[in-house]
Amino acid sequence: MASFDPAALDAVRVYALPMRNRFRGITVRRGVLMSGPAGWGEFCPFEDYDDAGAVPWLRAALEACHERWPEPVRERIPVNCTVPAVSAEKAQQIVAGSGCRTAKVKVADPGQPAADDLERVAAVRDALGPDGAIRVDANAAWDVDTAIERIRELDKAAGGLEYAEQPCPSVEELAAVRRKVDVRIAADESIRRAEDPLRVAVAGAADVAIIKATPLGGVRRALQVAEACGLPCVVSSAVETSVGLSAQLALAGALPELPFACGLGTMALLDGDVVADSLLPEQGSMSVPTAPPEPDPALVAAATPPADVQRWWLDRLGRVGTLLGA
Ligand SMILES: O=C(O)CCC(=O)c1ccccc1C(=O)O
Ligand SMILES: [Mg+2]
Repeated sequence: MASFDPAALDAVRVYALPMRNRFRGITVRRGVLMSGPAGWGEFCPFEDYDDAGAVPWLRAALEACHERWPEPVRERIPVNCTVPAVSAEKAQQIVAGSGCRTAKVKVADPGQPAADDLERVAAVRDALGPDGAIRVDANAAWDVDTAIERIRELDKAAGGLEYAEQPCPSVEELAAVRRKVDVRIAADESIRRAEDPLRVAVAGAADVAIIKATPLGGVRRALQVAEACGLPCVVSSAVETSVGLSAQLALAGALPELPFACGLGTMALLDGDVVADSLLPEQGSMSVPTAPPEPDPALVAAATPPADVQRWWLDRLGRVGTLLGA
């Protein structure tokens, strides 16, 4: 896919769906669905990404439109439930209702006291029982000393953590934290460009790599990234609709090794979908699709935002498409 030709697409539809809880500062998820000869793809870079940063997201969408996914090596993907920075009570409900044996808990939300995080993970342990796995995600909020202190406290409150995801912003900081705590460190935001994971591995910054097909330029590119970094990988969503999520499941299905549950049970975070048969976990796992699902025209119509929002996304798609060809 050397360049972007909108005329080669059969349809282009802008969508907007509310989030059930604020997540990554976002209350409405928006993007563009597009269909080509191989099926439907989704272009949904977060609104704080610039045009250059959105190029891999377009590559991922176009891969789904024009190419079949690689052969999977497994049929089902164990997934975690995702617990936003909600109250302990709500966290317990989310976990208990999810059917998942692994929970990922958001911590270090701006403006929330550390004690809330401890209560939240303790409530999640309560709901999971002793044999479930708990991971936390700080989204790069801490400095090294704070991370060391908080990870130790959270590990205790959770009765053991599987890993701590992106405790600090930089690779150097991750490496420093990793030398000081007994909990595994996972890199997420540190892996956004194809060359990043190698840096993470070389720096000794992480035990686990979080990889995402959507920001890494598609299923094939993400597979190359996984191979290059040589770390155990967890596939995690960017909170796409079921269309974009299907590519993430294809990636999880094709990875040679998959030692941990993936962060793909994220349709529960969105209020609505664009396909009738949403990709949801059943008893803690999800099936690997062979092709992207077809959007349902009535659901797409219901999710269509006002004309000015559509215009903004189509303009963005056009600009990013120009960069792709450059
Ligand atoms: O991994 C999961 O459980 C869900 C996905 C998730 O947390 C996420 C979704 C969108 C953007 C960032 C993140 C993140 O891992 O920080
Ligand atoms: Mg993360």
